[in-house]
Amino acid sequence: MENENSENLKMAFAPSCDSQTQGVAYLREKRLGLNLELKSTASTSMSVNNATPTTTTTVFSSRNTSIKRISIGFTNLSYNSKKSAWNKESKKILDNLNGTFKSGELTAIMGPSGAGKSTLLNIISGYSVFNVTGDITINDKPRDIKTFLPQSAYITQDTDLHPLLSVAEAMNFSANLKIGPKMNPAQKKQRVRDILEAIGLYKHRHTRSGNLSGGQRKRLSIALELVSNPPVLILDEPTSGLDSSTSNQCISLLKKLALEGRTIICTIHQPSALAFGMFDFLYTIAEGHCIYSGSTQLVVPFLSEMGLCCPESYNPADYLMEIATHDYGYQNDRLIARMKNGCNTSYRSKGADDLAALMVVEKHMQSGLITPVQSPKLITQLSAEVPRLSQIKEVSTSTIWEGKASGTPKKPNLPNFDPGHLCRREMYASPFHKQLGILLMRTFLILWRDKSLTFTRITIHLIMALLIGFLYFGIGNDGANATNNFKYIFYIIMFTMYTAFALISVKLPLEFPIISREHFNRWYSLRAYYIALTLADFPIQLMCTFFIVVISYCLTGQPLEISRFLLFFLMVLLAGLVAQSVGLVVGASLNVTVSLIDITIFFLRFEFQTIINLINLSSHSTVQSLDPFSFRPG
Ligand SMILES: Nc1ncnc2c1ncn2[C@@H]1O[C@H](COP(=O)(O)OP(=O)(O)OP(=O)(O)O)[C@@H](O)[C@H]1O
Repeated sequence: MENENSENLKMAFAPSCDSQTQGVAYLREKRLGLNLELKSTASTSMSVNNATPTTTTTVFSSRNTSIKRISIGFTNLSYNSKKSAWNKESKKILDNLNGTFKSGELTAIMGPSGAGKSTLLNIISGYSVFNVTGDITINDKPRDIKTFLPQSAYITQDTDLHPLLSVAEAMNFSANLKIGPKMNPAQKKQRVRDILEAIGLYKHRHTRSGNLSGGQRKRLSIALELVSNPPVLILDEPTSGLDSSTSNQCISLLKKLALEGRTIICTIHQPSALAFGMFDFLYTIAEGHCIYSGSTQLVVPFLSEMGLCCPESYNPADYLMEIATHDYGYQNDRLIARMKNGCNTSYRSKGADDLAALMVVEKHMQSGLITPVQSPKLITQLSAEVPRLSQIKEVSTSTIWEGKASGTPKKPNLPNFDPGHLCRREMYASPFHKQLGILLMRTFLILWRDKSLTFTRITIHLIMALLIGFLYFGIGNDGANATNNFKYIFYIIMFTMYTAFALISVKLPLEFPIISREHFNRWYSLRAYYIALTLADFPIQLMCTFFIVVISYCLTGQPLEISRFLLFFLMVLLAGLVAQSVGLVVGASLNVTVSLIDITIFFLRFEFQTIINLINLSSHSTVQSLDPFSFRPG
């Protein structure tokens, strides 16, 4: 049996690789692929001997999907924030950081609050590009942001989702936008199903996002980005607000994704010892500097070397944070110097550590400490011919890479992944017209579900039509009321503009976190979003305009000529659409509070005049005499 296992391993490592780490990553990928053989009959053709080390069949979609290997490096990375436009004094938030986040590893970025973790993620993901100095590389070549962005997904701390869409609907919209025409609908459906099953949300697929628990929302926000199978996943505090069991589930999911060859980077606060052990690589920041960069397994030995002995009962992550926050005196300078601000790579995991980490995960899964989010267990359901992890460890990777295992090539040479042709993709997976169509459907669906807003909008227009109609009742054919006719038209236009403007400039800032996440992650262009939003709202705007114009036109006794009526209707409708566009600009540039204040000031004159007129509802002549803004020709 042992011979058989060695033989399996030899065969598994037969494809050439150029480093021990890659060999271990390959072993992990191989193992995951083997697990998939058990999960899906569709993948049974994948054999131990035929798999290639450059691509990996994924747990979510075992149907010929490959994951590209992307390692992200950064040297002398600094970030200065300007305090304000007036105050030119700047603050150094990151100071000459160095490091590499490798593919196939689950990386944790830790540090005290305000240390610069989110800032680092923003820079690495390409979200922040200004005031940044230093070099960022992708597979050792300078990062081209346009080619990098389609390969990565950035999941921010706020899990803003459309509350009215169900899990399945949100996933389908994401798949249609992010995958585009490369897959047919059946394949997309299958991929969505694979992901939802793997992430433990399949049985909640009909639940609306607004009704999901915090942990489920986090998982859904990850799943939404996974549909395009990005090789790089960057997450800002994926476990914040989750209980320890859900946090462990979330991290074990990320671990699985990393095992498939992805580069997973996340910031984390106070992980449990169990969760901490699942990370392959730890990058710790304090006051903008790197105080530790290396394997989670080597934190304690590193601290011991520095004369800081972690008590046995202590969680190393907590101990490191206490050191970073000076609980044991000011140690950061020593740690930074030892780590050479991230340049020191001697604490990076060796192959044996990787295997040890895998064994820890397997052990915890078997003992039930980690609940797999996917029903078939990751490690334990292996068939007889597949070597078990406990058997694999018997042949250490160093033995293999040093050529001590017979038949294993000594100087393996893995073809390097060239970022130049990795990402020669379009910025968006779907063409513009498809984006528009999908966004239109999504917006219609949301509007249909949120009927209260539409209903309120129509009701307000009806009430105003009646009020203005009765205020200027029957003045249409009265030559003495020319001024009041002018005012009537003015009020109708102003009211229509006001509602259109207010609605969009308040609604947009509320949706802004969702739009910016989706747009940044290359779901759609802003042009497509704007046109879809305007088109989806058009029928409602048309209906509101129709009601207010028809009712007030009849009540005020305007001439019943079709051309006059149509011209007036068109004028009001166009004024509403223009106001909507201005509202979009205001809403995109300001937050809800400022937008509301702006709207109020902008339309104050109109509101003031309306109140005066309503007080003097009984007499047209009195209205004119009280009105300080009234139009007096001649
Ligand atoms: N645009 C900015 N202008 C001024 N200061 C900024 C800016 N962005 C970040 N900072 C400051 O930089 C520091 C690091 O912020 P960052 O959000 O990266 O911290 P963090 O480590 O993620 O903290 P937390 O764990 O609390 O989220 C903080 O002191 C923050 O106030």
